[in-house]
Amino acid sequence: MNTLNTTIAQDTSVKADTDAPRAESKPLAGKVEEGVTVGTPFADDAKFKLRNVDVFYGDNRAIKDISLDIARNEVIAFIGPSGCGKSTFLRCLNRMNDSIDSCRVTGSLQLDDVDIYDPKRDVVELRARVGMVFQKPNPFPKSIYENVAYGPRIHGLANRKAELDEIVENSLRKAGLWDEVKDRLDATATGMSGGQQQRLCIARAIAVSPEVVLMDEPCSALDPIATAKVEELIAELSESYTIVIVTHSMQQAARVSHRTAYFHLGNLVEVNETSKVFTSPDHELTESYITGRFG
Ligand SMILES: Nc1ncnc2c1ncn2[C@@H]1O[C@H](COP(=O)(O)OP(=O)(O)OP(=O)(O)O)[C@@H](O)[C@H]1O
Repeated sequence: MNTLNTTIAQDTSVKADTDAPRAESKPLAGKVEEGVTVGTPFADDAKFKLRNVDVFYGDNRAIKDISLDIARNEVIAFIGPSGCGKSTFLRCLNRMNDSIDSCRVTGSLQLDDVDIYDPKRDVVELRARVGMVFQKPNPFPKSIYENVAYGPRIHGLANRKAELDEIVENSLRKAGLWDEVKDRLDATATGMSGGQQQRLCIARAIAVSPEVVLMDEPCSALDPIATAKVEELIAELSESYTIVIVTHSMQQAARVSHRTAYFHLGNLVEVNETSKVFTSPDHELTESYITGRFG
């Protein structure tokens, strides 16, 4: 999606050429101040409006006064060193943290201007609108068909078998899997390859017609070919869905996202157009991370 010409570290353990010239010579922000994010954290057409969000696990403050908009139909990547809070923040978007007893979320989190954390909110409905794909493919130990049909069935999206069949086929097609599995829909999903399982999990997420898909390191368990297929899929899905992806791969963030958000020790340090983050970031810490000086 983005053609980049800076030196991005090949992976976070490999040091890159940090002497590469910067595209701009403007001084970089250097300090990290809680609640202060450089770049463009806000958007005109916000799907999510997140303001002054803190997340605690017991006494540990894992997210520190973060404010961010996520625009409709954008792909935004969350990057940053291990433990900086990417997954914690992602999981706030569909209340996946609710199941962790010690976890407490404060601040204002809105989806289409409605409070995500309103105690009266139906969390099952929220998670149908804001689907999730996890790091490790986690298909149910059932058939390929049943994996995709389960959600639409429990949400009452199909009245007849023919309607359900259509949803299953369309979801598998959108996930780029139909041709590979159409002749073995009754086969057990756990017998598929890892990459196929992950695309099945994506088909399962989109079968309930979500508006947003959250992806937490969706390719970390996949080989490069399966990763390329999932990345192609993200580009296709971005035409219809808002996608938030946590990734440790800067190349992946550069390939698939429109904006990139850089997290550091629970702070949201910088958000910018992805091409800018990887060519001329506004913050020193972002630059250090993308050039592989730490991470
Ligand atoms: N279930 C949990 N219980 C207690 N603390 C947690 C829990 N999950 C995360 N944390 C803590 O919250 C902080 C942020 O963790 P989180 O997993 O969100 O970071 P991350 O940036 O996604 O890391 P990684 O890239 O390693 O997955 C860390 O200090 C972590 O130890």
